[in-house]
Amino acid sequence: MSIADIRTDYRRQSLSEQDVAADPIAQFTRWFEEAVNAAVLEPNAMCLATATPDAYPSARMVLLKGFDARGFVFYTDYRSRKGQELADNPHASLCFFWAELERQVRINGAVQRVSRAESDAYFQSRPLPSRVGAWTSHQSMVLTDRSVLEQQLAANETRFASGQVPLPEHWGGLRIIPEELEFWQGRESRLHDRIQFRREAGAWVKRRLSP
Ligand SMILES: Cc1cc2nc3c(=O)[nH]c(=O)nc-3n(C[C@H](O)[C@H](O)[C@H](O)COP(=O)(O)O)c2cc1C
Repeated sequence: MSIADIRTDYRRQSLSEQDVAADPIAQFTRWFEEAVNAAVLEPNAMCLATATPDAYPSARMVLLKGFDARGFVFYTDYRSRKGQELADNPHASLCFFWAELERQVRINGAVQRVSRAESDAYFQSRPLPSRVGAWTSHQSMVLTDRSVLEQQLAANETRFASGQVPLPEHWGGLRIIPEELEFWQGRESRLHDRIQFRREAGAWVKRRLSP
């Protein structure tokens, strides 16, 4: 079969202006719960797009670890490529695809570091190997060989044998403060439903976009 012949017709549901909540965070909460209940694989996996100040983009998957009216939080190594790009150009785009529900959510906004207290609370909730891993990997740096990583891991396992692992200076959360959110529901004949929220003069304005 040719790639060009792979296509799915979306017919499960629809999304009207009346269906969506007045507040996009309430709407995201509703859809996220539905994704969890539908046993979507890694429902909190999202594609994060960043860009350099001269607009060269890059994208990768990260895991959503919390959201509320303030925004959408993920954790990473601040020294990584994404961390550097967000330090230099603090704007990002997130994209979720929940295939089982034929839904996509896009979120754009400015990015801020979360507080150290918030990062520490999350870091300390992680399993020990993940906490040790955050000290072991200098994310996005070139490695000459995997054995270098394994040697650093062995050294850190000894160093943190007590199980007490402090939050590394270089590691923590980033929050995307939404300015624009779009809820996409696949429909038949590619005539999908798209409801977009934009923050305008401090209020959320809702509108339908053409598929
Ligand atoms: C499903 C999935 C979830 C991931 N979650 C994270 C995450 O929460 N934080 C993170 O730093 N990297 C995560 N990664 C790894 C990133 O995709 C990426 O490889 C890494 O962060 C380095 O990206 P960068 O060089 O652009 O900074 C995840 C990868 C996958 C496939």
